[in-house]
Amino acid sequence: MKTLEFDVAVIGAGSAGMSAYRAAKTHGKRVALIESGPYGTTCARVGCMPSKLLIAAAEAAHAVGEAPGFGVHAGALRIDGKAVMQRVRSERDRFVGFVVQGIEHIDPADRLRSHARFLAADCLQVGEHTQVQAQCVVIASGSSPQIPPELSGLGKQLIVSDDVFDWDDLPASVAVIGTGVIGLELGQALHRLGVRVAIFGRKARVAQLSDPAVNQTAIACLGAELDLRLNTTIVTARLSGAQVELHTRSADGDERTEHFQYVLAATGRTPNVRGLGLETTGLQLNEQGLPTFDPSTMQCGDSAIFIAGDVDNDRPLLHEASDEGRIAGDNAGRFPAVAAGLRRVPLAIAFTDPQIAMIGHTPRTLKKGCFQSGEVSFEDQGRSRVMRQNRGLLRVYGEPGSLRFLGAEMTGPRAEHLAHLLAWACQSGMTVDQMLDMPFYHPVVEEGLRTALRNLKENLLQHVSAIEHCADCTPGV
Ligand SMILES: Cc1cc2nc3c(=O)[nH]c(=O)nc-3n(C[C@H](O)[C@H](O)[C@H](O)COP(=O)(O)OP(=O)(O)OC[C@H]3O[C@@H](n4cnc5c(N)ncnc54)[C@H](O)[C@@H]3O)c2cc1C
Ligand SMILES: NC(=O)c1ccc[n+]([C@@H]2O[C@H](COP(=O)([O-])OP(=O)(O)OC[C@H]3O[C@@H](n4cnc5c(N)ncnc54)[C@H](O)[C@@H]3O)[C@@H](O)[C@H]2O)c1
Repeated sequence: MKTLEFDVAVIGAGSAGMSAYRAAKTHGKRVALIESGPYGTTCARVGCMPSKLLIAAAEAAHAVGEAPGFGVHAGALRIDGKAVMQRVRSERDRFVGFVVQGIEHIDPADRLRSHARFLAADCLQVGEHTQVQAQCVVIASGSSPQIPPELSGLGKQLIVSDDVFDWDDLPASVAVIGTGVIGLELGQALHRLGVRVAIFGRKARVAQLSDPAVNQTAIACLGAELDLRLNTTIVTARLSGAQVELHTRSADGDERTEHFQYVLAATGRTPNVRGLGLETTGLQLNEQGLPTFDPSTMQCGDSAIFIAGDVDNDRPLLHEASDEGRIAGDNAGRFPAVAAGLRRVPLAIAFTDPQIAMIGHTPRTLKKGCFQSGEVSFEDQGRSRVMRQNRGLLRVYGEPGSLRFLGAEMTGPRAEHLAHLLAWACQSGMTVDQMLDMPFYHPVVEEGLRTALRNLKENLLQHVSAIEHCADCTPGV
């Protein structure tokens, strides 16, 4: 057995782990970056980038279908599935290549290629033949798709999002299970690329929206295009030749048996803590086996162990993984002088059409009675109508008394850009008045935001005496 000594060991060379490695290195420390799988990160290999590449192809196909609405006729639509998947894979490989190049610039002595597990809080078994002693450890082991038991036994016809990006052609049909972001993004993209898609949700909620009105609007918009089966459970799923026979039951008792080429489990992701030996660390673990941690320092209890990225199950998004990795790595490098790092206002965007976004505090985190809302429907919004994208709803939330802007949920055109504006306003602590003092060009979708803010202001002023200040509504972490 070989024993190596480091100041900091980072488990996982994904976005969080690489960020942690770089931050710890700035303190002049000896840092190990341990990776058991292929280099390239989930984001570039099987996450953000290939999914957006598939969506880009789907948008191109959709634009052809929409063109006649403008009096423009492009002829019959033909989708070359092999060419679509070829571009997805080759552009994906290009993105992965840049990440791998970055890894190759790291000192080979710092890079260990094997599975890591704790033997004690300061000792890792790495593969069969190496032990790593480290004063501090950063856990950045990511997450994996979770498969519900009712879908087991489907062999190769059961797929997860990773599998989609290795296809060399588009399939005939896919049943998507789950109406979270992955199910909706991939389900809509495949549908637009000519695949027969049905999307099944146990509840009547999409993309984790918490505002009932925005959720209903998103369901109406997506349901107008997609075969969206909400409040539906999978009774049985079994192989039938090269197909899957899916037996489903809706809340009103409607039972259906259908056949699909693939079943895509988009039913959430589980933190990669199995086999990590966390029980040997003395850390306090929650019911999911995850260590409790401080999101401002990423420190687990008062230990020398830090956690970052999807594995902590807090905000499983790329920019959060990078931020958390940087904070964790910085604190591991400066340990024991641990300090709070910058956490940004929460921001999540689903790249569906219409897009869906959540910014800052939403009804999920706001106390009833502690906030007022304002809204705009995009149905009659000028620029949205010009573009034939006049679908959706934006709801903004503010604090009575202070008139502080707290957050928003929306589905609608250009949501990714509106969401950034709103997140920046929220993080700057702006009031609704200050936001309304900002320039609004004409004709732009942002004029819809102005309408929502004016509506919010009216509602806040009507309820000015209701509440002076609510401490629980502080935006940010
Ligand atoms: C289909 C899909 C689309 C997405 N789209 C977006 C998007 O548009 N925008 C966005 O913000 N986010 C998106 N995400 C989420 C984003 O990809 C993740 O939040 C981010 O990649 C997480 O980074 P990470 O470093 O925590 O994990 P990872 O990049 O998965 O890194 C973890 C690494 O740890 C390694 N590892 C695990 N266990 C061990 C061990 N015991 N020893 C050694 N190594 C180990 C793994 O092999 C892996 O390389 C998407 C995710 C998916 C799946
Ligand atoms: N655009 C983006 O930023 C983006 C894109 C893709 C993924 N992601 C990240 O990846 C994470 C994982 O995405 P996800 O969509 O897999 O997870 P999710 O948690 O967002 O959604 C999972 C869905 O599956 C449903 N579900 C769970 N078990 C089920 C079962 N047995 N039967 C039917 N439905 C079931 C849940 O009710 C939920 O609707 C997201 O939380 C997000 O942070 C982000």
